[in-house]
Parts: sequence; C-alpha cells; structure tokens
Amino acid sequence: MLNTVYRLTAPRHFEVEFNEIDLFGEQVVVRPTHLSICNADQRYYQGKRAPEVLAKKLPMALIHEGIGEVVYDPKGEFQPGDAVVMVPNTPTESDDIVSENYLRSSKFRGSGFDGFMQDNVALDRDRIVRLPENIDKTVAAFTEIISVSVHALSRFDSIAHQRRESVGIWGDGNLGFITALLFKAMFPDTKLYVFGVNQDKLDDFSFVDETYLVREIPDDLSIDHAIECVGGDGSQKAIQQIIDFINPEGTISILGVSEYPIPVETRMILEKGLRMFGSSRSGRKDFVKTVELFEKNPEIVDYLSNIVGAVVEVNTIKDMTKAFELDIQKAFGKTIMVWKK
Ligand SMILES: NC(=O)C1=CN([C@@H]2O[C@H](COP(=O)(O)OP(=O)(O)OC[C@H]3O[C@@H](n4cnc5c(N)ncnc54)[C@H](OP(=O)(O)O)[C@@H]3O)[C@@H](O)[C@H]2O)C=CC1
Ligand SMILES: O=C(CO)[C@H](O)[C@H](O)COP(=O)(O)O
Ligand SMILES: [Zn+2]
Repeated sequence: MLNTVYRLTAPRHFEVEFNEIDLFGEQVVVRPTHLSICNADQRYYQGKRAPEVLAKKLPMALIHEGIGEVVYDPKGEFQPGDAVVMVPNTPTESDDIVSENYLRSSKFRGSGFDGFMQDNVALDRDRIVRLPENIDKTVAAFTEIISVSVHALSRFDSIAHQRRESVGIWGDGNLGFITALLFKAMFPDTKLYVFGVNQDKLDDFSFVDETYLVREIPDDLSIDHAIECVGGDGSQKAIQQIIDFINPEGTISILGVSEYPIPVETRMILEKGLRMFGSSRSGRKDFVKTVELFEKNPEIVDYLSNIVGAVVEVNTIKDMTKAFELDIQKAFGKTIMVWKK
C-alpha cells in the first residue's frame, strides 16, 4: 500500500514523500487523528539543533505525540475504527535491567526515524495501546508527554528517600503542569511547590500547595526533593536554584532537555550528598499505566484539558506550517493538529 509521509526536509519546510506499507506483515496500520507538538519537534522545525544533527536526521516526519484509529490489523485483534495511542519508542531488543527507552539500540519516532506526520502509520502491535471510549481526544493526543511524567515519577518513587514533606517542581510550562498534576495524584500527602518565571502561568497551578516566582523565593524555604521541568536556556539557573534550596541528601530529577552542556555546581552536590537522575521518553508500560490513570481518575483528564491550546485542522502542508507557527507564538498549552489527511 502506497503511503504519504510529510517530512521536514529543511527548517520550516515540509515536503510530501511516499513509502510502502506491507499489508502482508504483522504490523497494525493506524490512521492518525490527533497529533500534538512537542518542544523537540520545534527544535527540528526551527532548525535549533546543531547543523550536523539536522544533516543526519532530516528529511524526517516529525511528531511523537499522537493518537489514531486502526485501519487494518492482519490478526484481527483490533477492529477498524478502534481508537489507540501510538508509542513512539521502538525497541529492537529487551533487557532485564535497562528500560526500553534507555536502550541505545531503540529508535524513537520523530527523532531517529519517521514520526506520526503520515497518512497511515504501520506499527508493531505492542506499539499501540487502546484508549478508553469517550476520552477527550485533544487531551489523549498528548498522552506521550503525560507518560513521560508517569515514567519519571515512578523512578522518583524508587530513588528518592522517604522524607517527602515537601517537593519543588521548577518550570511553569506544559511539562511542569502535567508533572505537578500527576505528582499530586501519586503523592497526595506531600506539599508540592511550583517555581516559575510567569505569574500568569503559575496562576493555573491551582491544585498545588504554593507557587513561587523564582526571583521571590523566601530565604528560609527548603524542599526535600526537586524536579526540573525547564530545559533550554533556563536549565542552568533552575538547577542552581534547586541545589541552593534542596535539603541534604535530597534527590533532583532532571527532565528538561538542553541543547548544549550546562555547568552544574558539583561542589554543593557533593557537600549536600545529593542524588541527581535524568529521565527521558517512556515505554509501553508507562503508556499502559497512563491510560489506566485516565480511566481511574477522569478528573485528571479534565484538568489536562486546561492546557489544550490551539486546535488546528490540518488538511494541507500549509495547515501543518500554520500549526507549527502558532505553536511558536503560544504563551502556554499544547498545540493539537486534528489530522484530516
Ligand atoms: N525528558 C523528556 O522525555 C521530555 C523532556 N521535555 C523537555 O522539557 C522541557 C520543558 O518542556 P515544556 O514544559 O513542554 O516546555 P515549556 O516551554 O512549556 O516550559 C518551560 C517553562 O519553564 C519556564 N522557565 C524558564 N526559566 C525558568 C526557571 N529558571 N525556573 C523555572 N521555570 C523557568 C519557561 O518560561 P518562559 O517560557 O517564560 O521562558 C516555561 O514556562 C523542554 O526542554 C522539553 O524539551 C519535554 C517532554 C519530554
Ligand atoms: O520530547 C521528548 C520525549 O517526549 C524528548 O525530549 C525527545 O525525545 C528528545 O529527542 P531529541 O533527541 O530528538 O531531541
Ligand atoms: Zn516529546
């Protein structure tokens, strides 16, 4: 079956290309319905990655956050029209210790190979997870970034010591919002503080115990552990501030992606005996856990609908460009493409 793929061939430039989908294989064919733009997509779209990275990765279809409807399953386990979330991480081996998203051999859609900007996507059957009926699809579209938070918080639970009276999340953007919301659901007895740079964004974190502008943190405040959801140019300041305010032997969970290496005050990491760990991406089990969370706690989906930003119907390449450009201008929220291709 001939399939159309919309690849980024150069910064801000999409082109139509074609590939072949083998209908006689084992893979399930999914037609994307709702796609969501991640900061990682924007770094490719705007040409913010290093030239040698762009030269290696492009042309490539972007987008690793998305849901769709099954078109064809050779085994008949899924029926045409079934709503599913697509898992972008694609392992080629398994390991008893290392999770699928950390195996260096795994490929990731929209980073190592084509993402979901296609008319149809052929996926191994363990790369799709059935969605609950009647779920808000504009929220389900960004299940992937939610599963990243679920994954990081599960790791936090196994790494951070048990004194968890107060935890701080740095970052008042989408990842900060999602992580804060899930943190409150998973650790209801811990006081959660969110630290940001925009009062209007912080006002949306109505479900946390306190919010602070990073330039107005009281000197006597301290936290047992911290989670960094800033990334980019802000990472360095955020990590420094975390090191300043965290209690000895606390754990720092790093989630923000920085394009270039950043200096970190290792002396105080040593003196305070801190643990620092990174989390990136997620695997099938995190998606399954996330979908279970949607089913058991529908109020989480309602809260998440607050961060649905622009919803753009996409019929043409011009519409794709419009969605990415709108996403750049947004103050807050996820940009959703309703994929009519
Ligand atoms: N580890 C993973 O698998 C994943 C990582 N990410 C990464 O996480 C990072 C955040 O993503 P996302 O939330 O979508 O991006 P956003 O841009 O929505 O959020 C970052 C927020 O942090 C704010 N900020 C800037 N400086 C500071 C500071 N010093 N202290 C506190 N807050 C600050 C920004 O404000 P302002 O906009 O005003 O600068 C912005 O609101 C990105 O680097 C992204 O690539 C995302 C998904 C998954
Ligand atoms: O967004 C992410 C996961 O949801 C990761 O940050 C993203 O996968 C990093 O990939 P790349 O190396 O291509 O920037
Ligand atoms: Zn992402």
